[in-house]
Amino acid sequence: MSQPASPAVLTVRDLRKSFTLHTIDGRTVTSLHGVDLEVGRGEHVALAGPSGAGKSSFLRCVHRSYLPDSGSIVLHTDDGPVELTDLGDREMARLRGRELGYVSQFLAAPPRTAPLEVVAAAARRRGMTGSDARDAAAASLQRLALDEALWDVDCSVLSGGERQRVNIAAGTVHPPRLLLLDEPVSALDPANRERALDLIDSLTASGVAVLAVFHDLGAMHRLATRVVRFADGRIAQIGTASDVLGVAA
Ligand SMILES: Nc1ncnc2c1ncn2[C@@H]1O[C@H](COP(=O)(O)OP(=O)(O)OP(=O)(O)O)[C@@H](O)[C@H]1O
Repeated sequence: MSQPASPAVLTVRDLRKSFTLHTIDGRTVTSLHGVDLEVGRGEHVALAGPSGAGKSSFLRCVHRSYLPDSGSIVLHTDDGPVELTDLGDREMARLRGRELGYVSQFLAAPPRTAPLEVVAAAARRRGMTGSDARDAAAASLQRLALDEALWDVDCSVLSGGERQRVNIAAGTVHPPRLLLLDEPVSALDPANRERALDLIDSLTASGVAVLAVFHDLGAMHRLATRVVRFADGRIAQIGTASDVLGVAA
């Protein structure tokens, strides 16, 4: 259970990350103390553990929004393995657009951009063109039940739950090889949460590798093929959802 059963999409070795707090006498906080993890094709690996355990730091290092101190992060692409820690910023941005979906709790849309355009732009970064990208974006927003009347309004007028659905649509349109999820459904009502979890589940079934943080135990029980429990910046346990989280209520 500590290794994926399918070919690796992501291999992380001895990942270390610390922060220097310049405003507090240069104190150092270490969030990852040498983490090893492999995620396979069609696997949904859920990261569990208490607040401050290092889950988001791990996701952000894989996305390279945090630069790790040391260690190796390899994405296995069709063109062979790519060491993400060695990539220049431009190559990383290109690879991120094509191969990595990242959905956080918050939508980061450029000013005066509409939902359909945000999602179509994500589809274009993944290689779709013209009307195909727009059609895929429309299908994604429809699947997440975002009211069509909102597709061309400025994202800044959307509610928290509407923004999260745009974010999920952008992260999953023309699905990437690896999908990183950091609390993606925290603002959704039950019906929309179900739709989003169904979508994520269907992506795993189609071969997308998913690495996710959900504080919601129900989502982990439903979606995770493996659960990795972090504690104090280290992996403390790896197993099925029932092994690691206990039996679902
Ligand atoms: N940008 C940052 N600057 C300084 N310290 C940080 C930063 N990001 C994370 N940390 C610290 O690293 C440690 C791990 O944080 P991280 O956000 O990875 O935990 P987490 O398990 O995702 O927690 P939560 O469940 O509350 O989101 C914490 O002590 C946190 O304060």
